[in-house]
Amino acid sequence: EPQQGEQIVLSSTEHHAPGAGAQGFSALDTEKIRETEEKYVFETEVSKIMKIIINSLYKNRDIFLRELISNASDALDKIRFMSLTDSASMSTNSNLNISITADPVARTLTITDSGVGMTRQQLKDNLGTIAKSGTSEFLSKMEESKKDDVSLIGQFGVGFYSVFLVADRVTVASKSNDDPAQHVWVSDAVNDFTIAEDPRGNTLGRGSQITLHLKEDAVEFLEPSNVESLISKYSEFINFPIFLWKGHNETIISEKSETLESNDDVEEEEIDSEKTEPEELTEEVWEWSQINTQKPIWTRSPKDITEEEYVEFYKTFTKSNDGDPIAWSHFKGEGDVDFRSIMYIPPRPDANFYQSLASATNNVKLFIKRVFITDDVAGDFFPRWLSFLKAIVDAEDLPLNVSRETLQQHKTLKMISKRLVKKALDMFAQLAKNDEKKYSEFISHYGVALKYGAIESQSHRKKVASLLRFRSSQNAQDAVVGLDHYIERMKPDQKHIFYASGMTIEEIEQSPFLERLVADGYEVLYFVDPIDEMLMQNMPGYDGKSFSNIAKGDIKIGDDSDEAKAEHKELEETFKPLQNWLKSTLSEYIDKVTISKRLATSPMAIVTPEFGLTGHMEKLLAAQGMNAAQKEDALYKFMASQKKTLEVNPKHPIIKALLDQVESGEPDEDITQLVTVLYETTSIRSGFQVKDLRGFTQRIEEVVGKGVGAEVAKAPTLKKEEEEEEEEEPIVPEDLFVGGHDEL
Ligand SMILES: Nc1ncnc2c1ncn2[C@@H]1O[C@H](COP(=O)(O)OP(=O)(O)OP(=O)(O)O)[C@@H](O)[C@H]1O
Repeated sequence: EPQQGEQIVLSSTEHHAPGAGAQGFSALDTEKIRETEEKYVFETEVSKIMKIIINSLYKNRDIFLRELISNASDALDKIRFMSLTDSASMSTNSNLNISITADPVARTLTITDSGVGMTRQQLKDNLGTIAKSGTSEFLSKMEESKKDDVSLIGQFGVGFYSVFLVADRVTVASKSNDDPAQHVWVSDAVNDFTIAEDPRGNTLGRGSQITLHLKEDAVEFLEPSNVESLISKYSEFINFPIFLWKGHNETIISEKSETLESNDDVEEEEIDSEKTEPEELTEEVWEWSQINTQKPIWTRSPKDITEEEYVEFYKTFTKSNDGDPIAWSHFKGEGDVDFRSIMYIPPRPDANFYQSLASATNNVKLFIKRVFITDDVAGDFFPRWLSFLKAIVDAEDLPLNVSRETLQQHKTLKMISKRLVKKALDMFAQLAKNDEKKYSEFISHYGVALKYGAIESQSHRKKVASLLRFRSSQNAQDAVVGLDHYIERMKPDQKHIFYASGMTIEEIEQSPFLERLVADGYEVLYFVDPIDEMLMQNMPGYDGKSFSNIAKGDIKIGDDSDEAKAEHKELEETFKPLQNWLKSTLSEYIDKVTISKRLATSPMAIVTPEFGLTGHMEKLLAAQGMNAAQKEDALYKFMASQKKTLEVNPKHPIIKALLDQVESGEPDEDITQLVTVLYETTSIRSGFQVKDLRGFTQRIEEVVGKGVGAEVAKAPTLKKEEEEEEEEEPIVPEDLFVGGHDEL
């Protein structure tokens, strides 16, 4: 009977598979387990996962090995970390490795590690009774994708259960330093499992041994060459030796051949292969052979590492399977701090990245002198807007016995963090310079994160701002216009960076404010991310140029010669009577009527004063769902109370005709009603929401009624504020709020 101790014999010529396997338990052992075992029921969601797993198609089922090796490696990392502060903890088994062996007779595959192991309680909690946070997430993902692709399982922290893709019974023997006895966990999947004290005693010293009783159709995993290629495929970057028990053929020169060799006279015959053949013997030699032999990738020189290796490493360390990273940066920090790092831009942000920007994510794996320390320092490494990056950091200057708590305060860590941020920005800039296509992919996923960066980061604002990309009147389809590029092609007389904001590109493109500017050849940036307004409040300018919202205030464009000024003044004079009449008719909504310089084809537009809320901002605030306190906020009240300016286009036939009407006496009620409708449609086109939707509809119906010669009830005239008094309670009616905008 092979004994467990053999797992650390690294070379052996025995022909049987060492390690427990099914042979590890004699009939008597099995009997004893049955007598003493305690039965537990799997947590409901764990059961559901197992049902999915055992019923899933066989696509990708070989990932079970990756999951087991990854768990083993995590367990080894844990004990190595513990031994930094408690060297005695290693004495229960001083070899840190993973070994894998198959037993074709018993049809078992066994994976053994000398990691931390599990106590009885941990076996119960970790392998079945306590659902992990990722459990339900994984379930809904499986339901949603309906693809039967279980390969994502590792990302959700439930990788262990993938063993049931290939096994119908699984045994886990485990020994922890914190439990005097070794225990055995056994399950046939789905409903329940048992735990008993291991009748064989403490065979492991420390660690875990997982034995898979393979399904009839999974015997391919008994073949060492198959297992070997899986290890190479999935676990090349595991930082502990992985040994596989495997055989190979060795040719042994027989006695007879030696006699031949010693005979000088038969030299010629020796060359003749036919004659030497019977003297050679082939023997099958079985031994432990180490499959992963590379040193950690980040310690190697970048020029010796292929793109494929970087990509594979990314997939291994992030446990992800959703595509290749967009870019990476592998570098060595030298000088005040010595460290090595590889940083990756993932193919897309984690599903909840934008929702949880405030909470740190485990995106940095910290090693100290090649020893894995923690993946829980994220917030200390990257500012939250950069926390979409995934990185490995291996520091030379930190003391190995540093505790996780004091680690966060460590000066070295802060210095490394500064370097990483700089390097990350360099990586983005490089990508922008060298690969337009990839950069626009990057922007499409992380553009919003960069905008947060430009808002939050004082020290890097300029650099981050230079990395932003926007859509514009010249490239409406893709966000490709950078601020430097914009400034380069500004018109000579242009002093500001113009922008227009809206919910969609279509909305912006229909904006009356755009007409003249675009017709005159000015480029206007299109802001469609809700965060853009916030960005503008935090970043008033770039490279000496200020931003100017084309829907706001007095816009400075075009001809400012004396001649043009005189001409404008004349227009103001001519249209004075109309301006006055409009101002008094629409006095509840506007407090100024001006002659427009920015309109080309529309008759009028509503402009927000410098400190007021644009239509777009009003919509954003409504969508965000302001609470009563926010509505009482002095700044909000101030902004919301700013009355708008109505700009009229003196070249438009409607405006000209209206002027004639006003000049030939006070316009009648019909005209007032029509102007009201015009004002309302203008406010829609200017990005505002119609406040009195019912009145508006009735007024339109009245107009149409007259047009087609039908009798329609008289519509109310534009509601005045006094009439709305009783509605004043909620300043913005609650039902206007449509869901939350996480980005704000
Ligand atoms: N070989 C092992 N040694 C010690 N503990 C283990 C071992 N395998 C699993 N565990 C424990 O069981 C838990 C559940 O494992 P499982 O693979 O389902 O999730 P996970 O390892 O936390 O996440 P992931 O699958 O993403 O690696 C682990 O967190 C760990 O505590």
